[in-house]
Amino acid sequence: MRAAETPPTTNPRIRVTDVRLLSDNWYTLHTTTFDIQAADGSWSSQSRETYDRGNGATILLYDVDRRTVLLTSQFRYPAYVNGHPDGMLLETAAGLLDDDDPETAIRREAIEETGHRVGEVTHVFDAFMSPGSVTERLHFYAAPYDAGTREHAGGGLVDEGEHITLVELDIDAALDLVESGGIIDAKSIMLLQWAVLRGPFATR
Ligand SMILES: Nc1nc2c(ncn2[C@@H]2O[C@H](COP(=O)(O)OP(=O)(O)O[C@H]3O[C@H](CO)[C@@H](O)[C@H](O)[C@@H]3O)[C@@H](O)[C@H]2O)c(=O)[nH]1
Ligand SMILES: [Mg+2]
Repeated sequence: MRAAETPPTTNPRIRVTDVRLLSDNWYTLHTTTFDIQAADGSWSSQSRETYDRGNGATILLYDVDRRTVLLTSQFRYPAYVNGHPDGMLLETAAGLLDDDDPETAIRREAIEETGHRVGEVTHVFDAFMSPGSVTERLHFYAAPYDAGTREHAGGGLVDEGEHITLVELDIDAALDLVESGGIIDAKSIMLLQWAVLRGPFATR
């Protein structure tokens, strides 16, 4: 069951009065009406649309010795329709959890999308990526990769329409791309910045 269908009751200042399904195609879109109590004690009513595609996980693959990271490139229509010149986004490997726990899911996505069977993974943090409208909680991971973890060429599930190519970048080149707009995907920017601030490329 999707999160939007079962409104929580833990916040006494929120009283859900109506949940309506607007779309149930690939994922679901609901509109929810709720009463909300302001700091001065007064109540008002709000309606908010909620897009629910489940939760996801993403992973930064890094090689400290070679100072590289392994990213994916794939076509993202929502970015294309909103001004990205060709919609081909450089991203850390990622996928929806489906019915798996986050670590199982990210190991599955790493092998499907990059061809690398990762060993120990580091859980970095979790984040709501678009909390005004999208329910998704994204779980962030990092793991080393090298020739020894490579099992196949990667590329995603072609049966499901995934056409993923791999892009290996020097970590400094990747950070330059963040500044120039060549990397414009939030989860990837967050993991690359973590990698140099607190992660495998931090100088501490
Ligand atoms: N037919 C159809 N297929 C869809 C639709 N939406 C998604 N799919 C398919 O569903 C699969 C989703 O692939 P994943 O690898 O599990 O997810 P993702 O698209 O990479 O999403 C990841 O990145 C997103 C963007 O950063 C994240 O939002 C998401 O949580 C996840 O981490 C892909 O095969 C994709 O083609 C749709 O509307 N129609
Ligand atoms: Mg994916």
